[in-house]
Amino acid sequence: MSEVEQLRVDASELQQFTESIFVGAGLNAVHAGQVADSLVKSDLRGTHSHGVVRIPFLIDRLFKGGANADPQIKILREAPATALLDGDRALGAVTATHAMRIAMEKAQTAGVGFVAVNNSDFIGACAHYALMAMPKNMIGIAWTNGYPGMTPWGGSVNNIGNNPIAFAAPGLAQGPVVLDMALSVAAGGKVRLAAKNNRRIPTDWIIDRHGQPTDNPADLAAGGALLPLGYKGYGLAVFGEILCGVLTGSRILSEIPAWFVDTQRDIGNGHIHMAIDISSFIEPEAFKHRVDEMAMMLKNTPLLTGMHEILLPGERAWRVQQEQLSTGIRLSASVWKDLLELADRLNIFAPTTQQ
Ligand SMILES: NC(=O)c1ccc[n+]([C@@H]2O[C@H](COP(=O)([O-])OP(=O)(O)OC[C@H]3O[C@@H](n4cnc5c(N)ncnc54)[C@H](O)[C@@H]3O)[C@@H](O)[C@H]2O)c1
Ligand SMILES: O=C(O)C[C@H](O)C(=O)O
Repeated sequence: MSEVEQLRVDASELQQFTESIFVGAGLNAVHAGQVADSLVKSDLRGTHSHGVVRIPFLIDRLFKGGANADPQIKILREAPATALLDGDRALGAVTATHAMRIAMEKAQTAGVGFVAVNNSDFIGACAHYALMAMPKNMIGIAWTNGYPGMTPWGGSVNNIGNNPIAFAAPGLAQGPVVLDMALSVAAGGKVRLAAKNNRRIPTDWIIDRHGQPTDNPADLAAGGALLPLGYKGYGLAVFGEILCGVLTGSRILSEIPAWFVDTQRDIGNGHIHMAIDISSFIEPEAFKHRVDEMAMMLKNTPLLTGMHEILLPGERAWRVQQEQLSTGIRLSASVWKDLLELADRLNIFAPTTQQ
């Protein structure tokens, strides 16, 4: 999407601005900080489909009652290494941050923590929560089910979430190794962002409402469906429903409303968070050196013609993050325009941007 990202905003100013918007919508400062953190860090890592572009939808959900601005998140069941939380319809970044923290606390004593959440909401980019485990020398995992925008393998209409999963493990030279992926070929947010920026998409991303391949991103909202990442992506999405939906007592498949359309309804999806304490298995420094050794072995693979290097999952995002921390976060003019309108409505001062 780089050619349409025309503006740059300082990362910490964008964080403060985003926090103010959510405080303006009724969240307390801690929760507003958690939501802002998840959105701005996504932009910082280059995942613009799950960054501040989502603010207008989330604010709409708070104002129309789909999400709860003042949640009381409760532990429903608990054992030494596990917990089940009632998310009380909080914005997903609030419940997911809370759940990941409890998972890490449990991993500190039990070696592993597995925390599940029901009665929840859209959590955005899963990497954000998996990455919370890095400073603790733990491996982090986050997985959510969601709105069924994808067709099952062999289907012609949408009927299952693209249920993304993220794994993060600490390394040294190239930053943490982070696999954060939708189980569709591309996230729905990328299709919607392409539509917003008047761009075409590859023909293997979606089918239109007649089940035909298309490069027009507007066909998704007009009754189309995301394509699964093969039958294996579909199979993993089924396990996303089982672990994040069935196991947590949450809604599954078409019981989950389209959160960005039906903003007055609660989403009621679920998610799971895992933390694995590395020192329960191996010394953390030895682990990181071994991860680097593994990376080197992969990077030494002879390249296909036309390819420049072998990357580790999350490596490009790490480089983008280092760059954007100094140069500012790139945002498209259309996304920024929406935020300025919202800031105006809420009487919030917006940071200045650079070209
Ligand atoms: N909350 C939700 O309901 C929801 C649903 C779907 C997706 N999402 C989020 O959408 C975001 C985008 O998902 P996506 O599947 O479109 O991501 P993507 O296809 O851009 O990237 C998927 C993974 O592939 C890795 N990767 C990319 N190029 C690589 C290369 N050349 N070598 C090695 N690894 C490489 C990336 O580091 C990333 O970990 C994610 O943050 C995901 O969590 C959220
Ligand atoms: O946006 C959604 O509904 C789900 C997810 O964030 C996606 O991008 O596919």
